[in-house]
Amino acid sequence: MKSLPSPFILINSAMSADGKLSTKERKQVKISGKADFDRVDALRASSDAIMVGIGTMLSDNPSLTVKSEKRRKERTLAGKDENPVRIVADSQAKTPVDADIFKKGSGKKIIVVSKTAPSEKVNALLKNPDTKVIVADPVGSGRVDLTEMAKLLKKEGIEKLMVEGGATLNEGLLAAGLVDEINIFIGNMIIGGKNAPTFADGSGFSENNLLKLELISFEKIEDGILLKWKVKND
Ligand SMILES: NC(=O)c1ccc[n+]([C@@H]2O[C@H](COP(=O)([O-])OP(=O)(O)OC[C@H]3O[C@@H](n4cnc5c(N)ncnc54)[C@H](O)[C@@H]3O)[C@@H](O)[C@H]2O)c1
Ligand SMILES: Nc1nc(=O)c(N)c(NC[C@H](O)[C@H](O)[C@H](O)COP(=O)(O)O)[nH]1
Repeated sequence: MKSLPSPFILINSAMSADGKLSTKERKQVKISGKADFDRVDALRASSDAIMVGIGTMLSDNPSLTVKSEKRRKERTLAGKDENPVRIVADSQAKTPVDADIFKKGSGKKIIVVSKTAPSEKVNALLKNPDTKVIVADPVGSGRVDLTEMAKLLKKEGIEKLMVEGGATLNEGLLAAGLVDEINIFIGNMIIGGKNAPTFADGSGFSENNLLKLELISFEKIEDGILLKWKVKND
């Protein structure tokens, strides 16, 4: 069973037919087409928060906003902020103070750091409006403890958390038994390269404790396929 308390956590990723999230230079590539990006936008709009790891923040500088004006309006009509809370798992507070999450769209931002994050970097981030820094590192390991983070995010009122990568954060959350559902769009290209990030990097699972999934659905979208999986955390 998944350890509680935690939000419902869904990882959404797009990967090439050979399982890569981006190129060996860690350059973002459009794997999804228009229809899949629109599905992702709807998923963002239905979530309380969207999270990326610092690797993705530094390589892609994502804005993590809801793109459709109609969906933003629907959120505000329901009494929510236009955008879900935008969260970065960032052990050493390396998120640039002028990152697009601070410049584009309104709504709250949370940077999750470890106890050893440099205080001058933390203070600089806190100068951005609507920004909170949360320390999730109970034993002072210098790395965000993802289970503690989930607990603290639940306390912040986040019930549904959508994670948009990258490879290291995906694996960390899966290994901690925190992920409830995975949505993977497989696009019609090969990226290749042994150093190109895959859906789950990190240290990986061993033969006798592979993480098992249950297929919820499959759907052809444009020239790719969307797979929805439930994670069996028991
Ligand atoms: N195709 C897609 O759907 C998609 C989505 C997101 C990112 N990407 C790609 O993924 C790549 C980035 O992936 P990545 O693996 O370099 O970075 P990442 O985004 O997974 O961030 C990894 C970092 O998160 C931080 N983190 C903090 N605590 C952690 C913990 N306990 N466990 C794991 N991580 C923790 C660490 O500092 C770690 O280095 C980029 O190339 C990006 O373009 C692709
Ligand atoms: N669904 C999806 N399909 C892709 O083909 C692709 N490359 C990503 N990549 C995810 C990554 O985190 C991106 O950086 C954010 O999707 C950018 O988000 P913004 O548009 O800036 O809000 N995601």
